[in-house]
Amino acid sequence: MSIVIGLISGTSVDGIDTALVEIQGREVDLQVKLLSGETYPYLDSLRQEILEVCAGKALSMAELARLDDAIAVQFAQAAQKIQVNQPVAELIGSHGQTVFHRPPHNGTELGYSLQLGRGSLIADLTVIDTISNFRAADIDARGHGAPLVSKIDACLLGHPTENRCIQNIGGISNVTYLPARDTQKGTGMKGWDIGPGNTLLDIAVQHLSQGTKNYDQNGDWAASGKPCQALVIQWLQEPYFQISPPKSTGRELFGWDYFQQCLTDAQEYHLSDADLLATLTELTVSAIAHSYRTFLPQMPDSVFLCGGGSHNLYLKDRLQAQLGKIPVMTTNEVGLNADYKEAISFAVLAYWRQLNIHGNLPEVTNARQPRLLGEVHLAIK
Ligand SMILES: Nc1ncnc2c1ncn2[C@@H]1O[C@H](COP(=O)(O)OP(=O)(O)OP(=O)(O)O)[C@@H](O)[C@H]1O
Ligand SMILES: CC(=O)N[C@H]1[C@@H]2OC[C@@H](O2)[C@@H](O)[C@@H]1O[C@H](C)C(=O)O
Repeated sequence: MSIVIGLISGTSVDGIDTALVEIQGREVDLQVKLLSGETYPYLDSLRQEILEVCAGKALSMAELARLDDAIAVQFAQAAQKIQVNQPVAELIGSHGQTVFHRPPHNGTELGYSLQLGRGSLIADLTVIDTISNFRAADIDARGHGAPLVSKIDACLLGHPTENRCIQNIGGISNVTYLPARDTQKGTGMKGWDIGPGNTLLDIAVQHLSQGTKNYDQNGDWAASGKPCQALVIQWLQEPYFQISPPKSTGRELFGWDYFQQCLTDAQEYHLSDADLLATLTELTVSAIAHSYRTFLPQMPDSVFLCGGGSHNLYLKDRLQAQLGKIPVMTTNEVGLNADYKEAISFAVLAYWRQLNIHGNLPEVTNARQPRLLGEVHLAIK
């Protein structure tokens, strides 16, 4: 049994999701118990700087190093805070902050994915061995380096007789498809990035509220509008939605420029702000439903949501409406905290690294081989 901290700030750049986890077992017998979970928001100035860099702002090498360390300091503080009045952790798994992601191209060009918040500084500040940079080894093996949570989903949430989709709605939405274990004998698993999640909705809310709101709480604003189906049909033509998995994406595609194009396309329909938000929410759920219908061997028996988007009640209702009789729940209902699942996953990936267990699933990332994920940074004790 190990006590491990998992840390991640995702593509929404809203804060550092932090999980203190008790872990035991290996793969099919893996067990995790969340002892404590918190999201520690970034300082506003740091968040702004990260968003600007994600949007393409140029930095000198010295500025890049300073930003890398500023993020690592916040991650280290998150790791320290989560241990207050809790058991002491022996290991940290830190995803860091993605600031750039370029998928591999045509099987020839290696992918490139950059996460800031260097593990060496987290180890030094916390005096806890830290594993970071998890995506690199999968990319070395010609994979996308994402999504990485799928193997943890398979170990923790697979079911003997039910085909399940584990649907994350983070900044970007991604799915793990888990065919029933008994009938599929462990084959047929899939996972990929579907497309826009909260990033697109958050950008829209910030724009429409003139910066007074960061997100659409519970989806209330969108719920007061009506989706424009003609625009949704037009937007679903986006080439990324037609590409067969394995595939990955990020803010580079579904970020600020994409939103500007949506605004331009919407002009001729004279939508209210609420209608525009409802339409972007409809695109988010339609991309999910379209992806299931197009790329899964069969529709799932049930869908379990996780990530911040699982709190968006309007989005959840619209997804339920699009999926008809397939029940849409959250992973809370099967014992895995929907808010901290990604942070828990990076704790597990660090734990697996120590046990020499491969962390990637080649059928999901398209890597040529399973790999040990993560760079080990030993603390000076
Ligand atoms: N009550 C709520 N109602 C609506 N949306 C919410 C609510 N709570 C959180 N969110 C949304 O969830 C987002 C954060 O989600 P999450 O933490 O899963 O993102 P992330 O960690 O960046 O994800 P990923 O790594 O998967 O891209 C917020 O930016 C917000 O848009
Ligand atoms: C490059 C990158 O940071 N990708 C994230 C992003 O956020 C959601 C989706 O896109 C997923 O592919 C991935 O994160 C999760 C934690 C993963 O690797 O499974």
